[in-house]
Amino acid sequence: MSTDSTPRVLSIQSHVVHGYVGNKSAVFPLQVLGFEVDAINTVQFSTHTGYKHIKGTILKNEEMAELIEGLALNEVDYYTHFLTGYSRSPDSLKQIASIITKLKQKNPNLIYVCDPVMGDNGKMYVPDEVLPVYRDILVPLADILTPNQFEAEQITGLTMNDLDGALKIIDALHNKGVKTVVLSSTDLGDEQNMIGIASNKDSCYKIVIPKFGATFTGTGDLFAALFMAWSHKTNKNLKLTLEKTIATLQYIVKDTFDKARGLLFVWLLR
Ligand SMILES: Nc1ncnc2c1ncn2[C@@H]1O[C@H](COP(=O)(O)OP(=O)(O)O)[C@@H](O)[C@H]1O
Ligand SMILES: Cc1ncc(COP(=O)(O)O)c(CN)c1O
Repeated sequence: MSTDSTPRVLSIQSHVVHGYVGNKSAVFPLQVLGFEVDAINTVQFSTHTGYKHIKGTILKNEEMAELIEGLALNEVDYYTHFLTGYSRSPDSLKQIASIITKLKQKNPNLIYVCDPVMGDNGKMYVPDEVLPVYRDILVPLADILTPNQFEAEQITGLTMNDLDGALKIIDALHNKGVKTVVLSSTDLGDEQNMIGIASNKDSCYKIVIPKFGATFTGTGDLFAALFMAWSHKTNKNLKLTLEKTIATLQYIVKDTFDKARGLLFVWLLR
């Protein structure tokens, strides 16, 4: 068992060769913020699934079991945090539930951060069969849940047309047993802004996020990782955690946006 105070996370998410989603989005920022990160890749794809050609491999349940067994046999499976994201298979999500049980035996105070990665803007980008596994098995185990609007609506079966609707969805997720619910982005703002909301049993905060005129992939994965890290670093101060998470994200998103604009400008000059 570890005795130092370094936060240690097991992160089970996707890996892509090109670009930044899943573990490629989460691991480095977590390391910069002081976490020791162990990563298991649910898939290894060339690119994220928004590309025309999806090539690569999906981790099989036996392979995941073997990796977990190796960690246990070598007694390096003490974690303060457990973070899960993109996974395509309902079976592997069920397996994640049993991994939580094992990790909690090693550390009963383990914090489980569940990013129920399923889709965005009205569309699923994983098979529909993962929804009931999140809804009925993983969500009730989550200490922190970080859905976007679409995912929160799918899990609860409710629609979010206004702030009141968002609060009803948040309550429904708390009623499933989730301690902290964070809506990473909602359409409740206007043309210029999106709205994020974080809630625990004591308080609920809303944050206005200025929108850049582009679509980003991997920001949801980054959001979940940053929220977990800032929650730890601020001693679970919900307001500060939300502010710090968005400030860090805005810095990265703005930089990416400016670079893309810069590239377009250079291209136009040629
Ligand atoms: N177009 C955008 N402009 C500014 N920030 C964005 C934009 N898209 C995403 N973000 C940032 O990324 C965070 C997560 O985005 P979200 O769309 O919820 O993730 P995903 O849908 O990929 O799960 C938002 O809270 C916001 O801070
Ligand atoms: C392989 C993979 N991993 C993760 C994601 C999740 O990305 P986001 O953070 O934008 O939700 C995607 C999005 N299609 C993906 O294709």
